[in-house]
Amino acid sequence: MMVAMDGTLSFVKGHGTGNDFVVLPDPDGSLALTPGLVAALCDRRFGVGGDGVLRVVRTAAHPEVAHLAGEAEWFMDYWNSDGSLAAMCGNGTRVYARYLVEAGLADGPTVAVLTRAGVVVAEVGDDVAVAMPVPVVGGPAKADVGGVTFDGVAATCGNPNLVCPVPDLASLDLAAVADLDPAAFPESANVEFVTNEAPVDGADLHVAMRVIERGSGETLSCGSGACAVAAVALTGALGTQPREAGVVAIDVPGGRVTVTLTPDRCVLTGPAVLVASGEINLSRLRLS
Ligand SMILES: N[C@@H](CCC[C@H](N)C(=O)O)C(=O)O
Repeated sequence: MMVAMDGTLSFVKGHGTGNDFVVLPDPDGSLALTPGLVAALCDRRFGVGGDGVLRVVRTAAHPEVAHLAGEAEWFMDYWNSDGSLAAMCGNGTRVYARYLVEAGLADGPTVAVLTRAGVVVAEVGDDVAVAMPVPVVGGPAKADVGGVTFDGVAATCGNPNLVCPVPDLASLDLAAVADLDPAAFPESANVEFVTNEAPVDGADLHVAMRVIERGSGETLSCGSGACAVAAVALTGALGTQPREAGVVAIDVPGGRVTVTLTPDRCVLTGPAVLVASGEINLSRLRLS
């Protein structure tokens, strides 16, 4: 039982390049998590604050995925900060794997994590690298952000993304929600804005990105979005030579991640850090 008799709930706070999460250890699936509770926990002024919630639950203990218990012991029950569910969170899987190892729930360094987009396998070391779904690059599409239209290329990485090459990131106003064509994105999408950058050692391409995440607004990093960006960048969409495979260094506002992409493998690597732990007094959260 993760809610103690005194009405407190244990949590850990972690981030991957500033994409931050409230981690809720709930191995036996006893916590009644709701969209309202998630939004209250993620509230940066009245709650703990985060871009999303990672509930750490045994696959066998979660009715949605119990039939997949043979595939991975642990299920990452991921929620965006607005209380919506998402299939994939790349930085979330890296933080989740770090948590499993630090909490002694997995031996490491290799950790399998079930997500709503399937099982991913993480390698937990100084950084955490995770083999993500291989992105699938789609066709052209547009996003409207605060009255400005951006042209981009659709790409899925367990979740939908629109990758928009832009001349400059600093001048973008990303406070607004991205308005997308529902015919192209029936479940909406994360929208990445990307520029080509000067070469760096160890990478075939170096780009920078900002992102408006579906369900969370602008965040400091998005791992699945970074994989989508890498896949689109390697097609030559940023004016570079197209490549079938490559290492892409991606600067995000919260640091740098690296995506190593071949036609059948996509590995996202970067820091994943647990910064705090404590008890939440549930009765003091601002539930709407
Ligand atoms: N920050 C995540 C993506 C989280 C889910 C996304 N907002 C969605 O709704 O698809 C990442 O690191 O991949």
